Amino acid sequence: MTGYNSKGDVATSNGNHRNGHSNGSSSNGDRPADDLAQENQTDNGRIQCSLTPEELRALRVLNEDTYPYEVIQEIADFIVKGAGMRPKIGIICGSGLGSLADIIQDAKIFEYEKIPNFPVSTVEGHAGKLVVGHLEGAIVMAMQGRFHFYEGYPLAKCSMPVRVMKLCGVEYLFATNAAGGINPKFAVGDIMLMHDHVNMLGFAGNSPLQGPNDPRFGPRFPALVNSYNKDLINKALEIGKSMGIESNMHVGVYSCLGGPTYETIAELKALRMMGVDAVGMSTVHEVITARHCDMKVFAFSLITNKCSTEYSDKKDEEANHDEVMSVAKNRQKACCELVARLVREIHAQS
Ligand SMILES: O=P(O)(O)O[C@H]1O[C@H](CO)[C@@H](O)[C@H]1O
Ligand SMILES: Nc1nc2[nH]cnc2c(=O)[nH]1
Repeated sequence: MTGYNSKGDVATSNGNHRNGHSNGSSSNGDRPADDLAQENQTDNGRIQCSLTPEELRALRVLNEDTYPYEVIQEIADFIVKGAGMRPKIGIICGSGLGSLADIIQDAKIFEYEKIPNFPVSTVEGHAGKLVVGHLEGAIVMAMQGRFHFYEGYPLAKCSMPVRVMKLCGVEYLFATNAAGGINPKFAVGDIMLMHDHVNMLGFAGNSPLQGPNDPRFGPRFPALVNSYNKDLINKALEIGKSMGIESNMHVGVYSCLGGPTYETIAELKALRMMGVDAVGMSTVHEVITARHCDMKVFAFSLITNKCSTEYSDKKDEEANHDEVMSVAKNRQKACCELVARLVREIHAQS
């Protein structure tokens, strides 16, 4: 296998946020949840809202999409103090890839519910745990469960944990995901190393960096060319070769859509025309946030399903989350080995 160059051809589980608004605004404005709950109880014909005070409170927490530097610092301090160690590499586990965190040794585990000001995971295959410990000699922190836009969280909230990682001391972000393979050369179970992305949510005017910029994190207008670290891509390709999986490894372009629907055939055709190789509903906003605060990024997609651009009546050609999870489970060993060996290389160099 040849090296890679920049031309690269190669709501909550208890149902709290069921009415979540993705843009952080709500018709309820900034009024206290208790007022709203009271109004909820009055039957004056103006508001037909069946949420309990607890649900309303959770809804307000969900909609608080600004995380000031100081709040993120508090979360980071809580983790570093609780773990008794300062991680250098952050890992985000994709759907069904939670086992990437299971290989961490001497692990200190934080449930998201117990981390102050942290969102909660609501998607199957995302356990909702932060794991800090040792991997191949390095101190790492892994998110066993990420946050997606379709869960109702604003993008800034989805990628807030990346800033927590930064303030914990993390220099490298490894973002992993399950994705549909649009490139016809990709097979189910293949791994695509991301060398670029098409930010469809960005095209639609959404960014995790929307709102006032805090220069302590990074600049107002960050550049995104060379977001995906070429040295790490080349190292991963070498590791893939030594694992004997080079024919199942590709380098390509990922696109994040808002979800939670999978794509129509027309959308897939459009994405293919745009040069997209794999499609999912995550990762891009995390990468943007990581690059904004100058982290080195490595990201890969596990291809869990093929996205055919031909119309067909066959049910088994439709994407579904059970299949995504089951393919991820079958390929977890290879994904864990790739991650562990890349961590070892980074650690050996430092
Ligand atoms: O991107 P991750 O979190 O791996 O999950 C992918 O799999 C889910 C759909 O099956 C979506 O959440 C999509 O983004
Ligand atoms: N958007 C999208 N996300 C996925 N995650 C896993 N497979 C897919 C897919 O086909 N489309």
